[in-house]
Amino acid sequence: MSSLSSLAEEQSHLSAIYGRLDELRAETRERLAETRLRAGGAVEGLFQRDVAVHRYAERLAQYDAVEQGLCFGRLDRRDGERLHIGRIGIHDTDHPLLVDWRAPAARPFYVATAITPYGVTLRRHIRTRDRTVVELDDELLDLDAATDHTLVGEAALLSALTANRTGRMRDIVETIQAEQDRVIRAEPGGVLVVQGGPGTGKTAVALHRAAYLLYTYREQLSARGVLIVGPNTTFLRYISQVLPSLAETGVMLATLGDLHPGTVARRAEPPAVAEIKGRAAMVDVLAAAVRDRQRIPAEPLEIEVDRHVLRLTAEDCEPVRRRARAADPRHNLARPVFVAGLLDVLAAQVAERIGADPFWDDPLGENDALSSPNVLDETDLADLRGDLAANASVQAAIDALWPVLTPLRLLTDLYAAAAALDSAAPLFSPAERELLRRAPGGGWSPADVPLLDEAAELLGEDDRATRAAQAREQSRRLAYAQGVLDITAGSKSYELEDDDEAAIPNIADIMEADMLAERLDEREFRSAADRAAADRDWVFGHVIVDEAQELSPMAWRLLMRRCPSRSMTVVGDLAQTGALGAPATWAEVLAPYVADRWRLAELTVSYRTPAEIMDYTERVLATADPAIVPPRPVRSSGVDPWEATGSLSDLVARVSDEIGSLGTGRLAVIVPAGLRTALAAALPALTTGASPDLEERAVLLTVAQAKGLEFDTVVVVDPAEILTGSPRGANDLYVALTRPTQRLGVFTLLAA
Ligand SMILES: Nc1ncnc2c1ncn2[C@@H]1O[C@H](COP(=O)(O)OP(=O)(O)OP(=O)(O)O)[C@@H](O)[C@H]1O
Repeated sequence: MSSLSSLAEEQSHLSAIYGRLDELRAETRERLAETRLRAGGAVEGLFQRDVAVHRYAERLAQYDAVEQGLCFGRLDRRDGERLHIGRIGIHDTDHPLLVDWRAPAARPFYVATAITPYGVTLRRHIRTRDRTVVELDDELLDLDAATDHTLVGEAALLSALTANRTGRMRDIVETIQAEQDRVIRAEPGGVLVVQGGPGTGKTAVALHRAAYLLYTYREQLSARGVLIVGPNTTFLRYISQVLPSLAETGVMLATLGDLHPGTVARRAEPPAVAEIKGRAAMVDVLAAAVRDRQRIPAEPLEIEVDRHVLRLTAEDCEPVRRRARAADPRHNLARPVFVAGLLDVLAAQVAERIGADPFWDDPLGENDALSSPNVLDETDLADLRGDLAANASVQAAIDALWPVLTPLRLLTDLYAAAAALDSAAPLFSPAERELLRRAPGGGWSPADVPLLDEAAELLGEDDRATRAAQAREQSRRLAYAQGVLDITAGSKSYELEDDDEAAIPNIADIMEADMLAERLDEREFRSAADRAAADRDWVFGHVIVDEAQELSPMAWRLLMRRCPSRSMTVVGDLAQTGALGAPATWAEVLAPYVADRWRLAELTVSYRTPAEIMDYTERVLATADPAIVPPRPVRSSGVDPWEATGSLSDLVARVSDEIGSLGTGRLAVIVPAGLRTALAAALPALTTGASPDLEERAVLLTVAQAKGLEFDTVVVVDPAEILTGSPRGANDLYVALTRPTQRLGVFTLLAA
């Protein structure tokens, strides 16, 4: 119970914090308006103005983002100091009003116990609504009051866990638990695997870790950005509010299908096809497909040039191809070597015809020793090669033997022809090769993306023209920057009177021309995340992979290329994978990239699912797969799951009863993939589709779509079909049964 005096005391402090937030907002808004109005005659002025405008606008957005629940805790220290903990740090003129939850000083709020109090005597959870304190929850951290409770801020936690769902994940910054805090604040170096059962907070922890890393290692990470990979767009939308509510924007959220810039991978395909595409053996298949495009003519290839026929034989081409392959393993980068070699061969044939010296070995001729078999010199030959290179028939012949390839073209051609697949994938069975076959067009699937990326590596890009253009652009920018510095050498600095940023000095004081040129390059002020999204070669500062158990070996190769530093957080649950060919252990996944140099953290408590549902799940799965051991639930709801069997109309009635008693919460009906269309017709009140809007009250999902999500009430249809419908049916059923936060119903449909 919160005493009135404590409430009043906290209210007064809270009002002071919000008062300061309002001041900061007003100051920032004013400066933003002022800066926007600044004419900035010289280019330097414009540049500085743009930088300042961007920074102020970003800060304003951050202040708005933390308006709700700004302050949520207090720590009283043994030394008499009192700290308030909140979403961001806020200072008064001389002392901190609010400490950022990520600061080291805030850590005891999440991990202090009576036994290890970290110098703290009292931890207070402060519940607020808008700007009013509504409830306090105190924990005395002294040994006399010690209980065996391991939960931190139990009342606040339980209230968060039983609140109705909204279709959007919320942050857990007010109630992070100690085992989660350890993961969130772990060092960023190396690969950290976070393994935990359903509802243990893996996704929540992954998102808070991103916010923590960006706060603590901002220098290193803001330039390169943090990538979070999730399983599908519905899931990304579900988690999309969490980081903005923590005032963090430097993170790129993406599915695997988004990671090949320029390619939209939304095509659906059967799991068996995706499984083949995900195999590590596809590396060899693609390499073979590339080599198959470096051809030698089986019969002499005739090329008509100026009404004369030139001939390319296998013997001519073989050494040229060998030299090109040795020059560069990447197809497009080796091509110039192949082209040059072929032009030599053809030029020699032309020279033979037009330049032969009829007298060179005439025994009666003079100066035989100085004569040569051909009267053409090196310059003539170079001209000849130039003419041949410009000739359309020669170009067509070169393209037939060694075409310029893009990843899209390579893959399209490979899938399109049975012969191409037979040759490139001899170790796959005919049935497997047939599964890969498809006609050109129709778009790309997520499983194609790692293959396109791999192909891009194998092909390389002959970017000499682009690089020359870039060099020209860079010198133009340098000249421009030098001009800026010359103009401003005499101009004086002006101050922005920003408390934490002092003044922006005269640009010439702090920058060389090349540095300024680089900055000007980023005039759009795109964040690292935005720039990364457009660049296939982008290397991230840290990569977080959620639902990592679903990724194929080919997908891992792609992600590792995006993160050569191997600063990664890998989050998942091997027991929840529905993917065919999924790994049995994390060691199996990671060994090719980091051997055994990775760390494991385990989350053991389920926050989502109440004890009644966990017990039911354990009983159902005990026979199907005894290896699955659900995590320990943190609470019970007093409501047992229900089971029913009946007709389609019985199911419709049951679902509408559940919707009726839902209140403001959310409901999902989870069905075997084969039943979705039929049930969508029978249950028109439910939202469904490839990427359904989870903010709707009731949705219809397949198990694959439900992965990572949660709802107040869940009705699972035809569990037996889910169990037997796929090789990993037990895992699928485990996922389905562990989605609810309150109520579970399990309905078996009788055949019509
Ligand atoms: N410390 C916490 N305080 C409040 N809520 C929490 C806490 N930890 C987890 N939760 C809540 O528990 C639910 C499950 O969390 P989350 O989705 O991150 O689990 P998960 O391990 O990723 O589950 P799954 O394996 O099923 O995807 C979410 O609603 C999350 O907000």
